[in-house]
Amino acid sequence: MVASRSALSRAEVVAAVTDLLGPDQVDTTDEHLRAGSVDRFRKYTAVHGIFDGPFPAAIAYPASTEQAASLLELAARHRIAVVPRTGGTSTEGGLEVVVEDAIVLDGSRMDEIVRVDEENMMVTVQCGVPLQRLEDHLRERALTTGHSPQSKPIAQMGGLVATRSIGQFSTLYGAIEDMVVGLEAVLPGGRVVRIKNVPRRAAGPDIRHVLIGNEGSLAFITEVTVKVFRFYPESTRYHGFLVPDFADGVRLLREVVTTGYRPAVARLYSPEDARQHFPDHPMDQNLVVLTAEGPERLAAATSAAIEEAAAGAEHTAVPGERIRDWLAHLNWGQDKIDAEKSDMLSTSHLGYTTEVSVDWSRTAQLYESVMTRIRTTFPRAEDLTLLGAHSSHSYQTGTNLYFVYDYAIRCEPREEIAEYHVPLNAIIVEEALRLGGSMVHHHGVGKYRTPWVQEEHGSAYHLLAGLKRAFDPGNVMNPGTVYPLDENGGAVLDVLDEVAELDTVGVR
Ligand SMILES: Cc1cc2nc3c(=O)[nH]c(=O)nc-3n(C[C@H](O)[C@H](O)[C@H](O)COP(=O)(O)OP(=O)(O)OC[C@H]3O[C@@H](n4cnc5c(N)ncnc54)[C@H](O)[C@@H]3O)c2cc1C
Repeated sequence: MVASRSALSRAEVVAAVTDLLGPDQVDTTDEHLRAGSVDRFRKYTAVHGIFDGPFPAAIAYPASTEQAASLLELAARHRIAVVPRTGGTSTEGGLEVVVEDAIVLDGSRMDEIVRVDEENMMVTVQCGVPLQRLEDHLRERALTTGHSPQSKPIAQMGGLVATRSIGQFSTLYGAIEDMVVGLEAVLPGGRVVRIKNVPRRAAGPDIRHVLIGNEGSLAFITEVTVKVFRFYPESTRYHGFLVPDFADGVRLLREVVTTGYRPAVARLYSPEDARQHFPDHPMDQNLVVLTAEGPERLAAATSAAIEEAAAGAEHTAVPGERIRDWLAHLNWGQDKIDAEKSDMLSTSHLGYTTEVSVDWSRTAQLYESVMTRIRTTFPRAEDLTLLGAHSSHSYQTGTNLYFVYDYAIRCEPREEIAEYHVPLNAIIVEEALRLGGSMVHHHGVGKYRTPWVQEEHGSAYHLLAGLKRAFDPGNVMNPGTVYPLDENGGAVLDVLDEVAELDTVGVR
C-alpha cells in the first residue's frame, strides 16, 4: 500500500469529483469501493469478503469524453491516482488499487454505438460498449468484429483495447491490435487525442500502439473504431483430432498455420485440460481443435487443408458436431461468474490461468518444463487438482501456451494468493522468459507480472519507460500497472543492465 501523494484529504477528493460530475455519477458506497479495490486475481479472497485495501475514495462515471478529460485534469492537478475501468473482467490485478484515496474512472456509462460504416467496413463505439452488444448489433447486418474472447458477454471495448485482448477466432481475424483502426483517448492532465481512421499509413511509428495495451497506465481510452467483416455462419466447419503427444499437436497446428491457411480457431489441449471440457476425454490423448469459416469456397478449401494436414499425423478424429456444441458454450457470462463464486465458497477450490507465448521450436519444451517444474518444486503440488495447458492462438512464428491450474485450498483464505497463485504464476512466467518467450500473451501485465517487465523487454524497456516519462511523469495513471511501483508511488523506469547487456551481445 502506498500513501496518497495528493494534498487533498479523502473527503476533499470526493467533494471535488462530485462537484465536477454531480452526485448521480459518483459512487461512494462502501461495498462498491471495497469490491472496486480488486479484480479477479483476488477472486477467492473477495468471495470471502476479505479486502485489505487501500480502497478508492470514489468511483466516477463520466458520461462524455469532456467529463473524463476534466477528471483527469483534476487528478493531475492534485496528484490523485486514477484506476480506469470498463467491464471489470481483468484477471491480473490491473484494477487493483494500490495507492490511497484513488479514483476509479469507470467508462461503462459511455456506451453508445456511434456509427456503423458499412461502406468502409468499420464501427465506432464508446469505451463502455460491451462486445456482446456490439456483436449482436453487427450480426443483424450480417457483419462481425471477428473478436470473440471468452469474456465477450461482459468485457467492454475500452478494456478490450487497453489490455491487447484476443479472441477465439484470432488466427483468421487477428487480435484486437489488428482490428483497431483509430481511437480517441484522454491523456493525464486532460488533453484529448484522436487518432484518425485510415486504412494504413507510413507517417512515422504507429501511434495507435501507445494506447493499445496501455492498461490504463498512460491514458483513458474513450472511443474506438474497429474493422468489421462479413459474417458467414452457415459455412463454418468444425474439426477435432486426438493425438498421442502434446508435441504432435504442436506440429499439426504449425503445419496448418504455416502452410498458409487461416483456420478461425486453432487450439491444442493437453489431456488434463481437455478432460475439463470433455468429461470422457481419454487421458493418454491431446486434443487439436480447428475450424474453418468465411466465404463458402474459402472455408471449404481451409477445411480440406486441415484434413490433409491431419492425415499426415497419427490421430483419431472427433466428430465435428461435438466441437461445434462445445464452442457454442465456451464464453463466460455473469451466470458462470456467479456459479464460480458459490463453488469457491462451498468447496474451497478454484482455478486460475497464466498465458505466455513462445516460438514453435520451444513450445513443447515450455509445456514440459512448466509441468515438470510445478510437479517437482511447487511446495503444495499435492493440492493441485488440475494442471494442464492449451495453445489457443497461433502465428507464423509460434504460439501461446495457456496454463490452467486448479487447487484445493489448504490454508487461510487470506494466504491463498501468496501460497498458491503467486508462486504458480511465477514458475510459468520464469520458464517462458528462460526459453526466450513472452511472459504475457493476452491478459496484460496488470500488477502481478510487473516484477518481470524489465526482463521481458530488456534493452527496449527504455522505450516503454519513455512513454511513462512523456505522458504520465507524475504516475497518476493506474500506478503499479505495467510499470513497477516504487515506495514513493513513482514508476520504476530503469532498464535492467544485465538484461540489456545480454541483448547487445545477441544472447537473447
Ligand atoms: C472468464 C474470463 C474469460 C476471459 N477470456 C479472455 C479471452 O478470451 N481473451 C482475452 O484477451 N482476455 C480474456 N479475459 C481477460 C479480460 O476479459 C480482458 O482482459 C478484457 O480485455 C478486459 O476488458 P474489460 O472491459 O473487462 O476491462 P477491465 O477489467 O475494466 O480493465 C482491464 C484493464 O484495462 C484498463 N482499462 C479499462 N478500461 C480502460 C479504458 N477505457 N482506458 C484505459 N484503460 C482501461 C484497466 O485499468 C485494467 O488495467 C477473460 C477474463 C475472464 C474473467
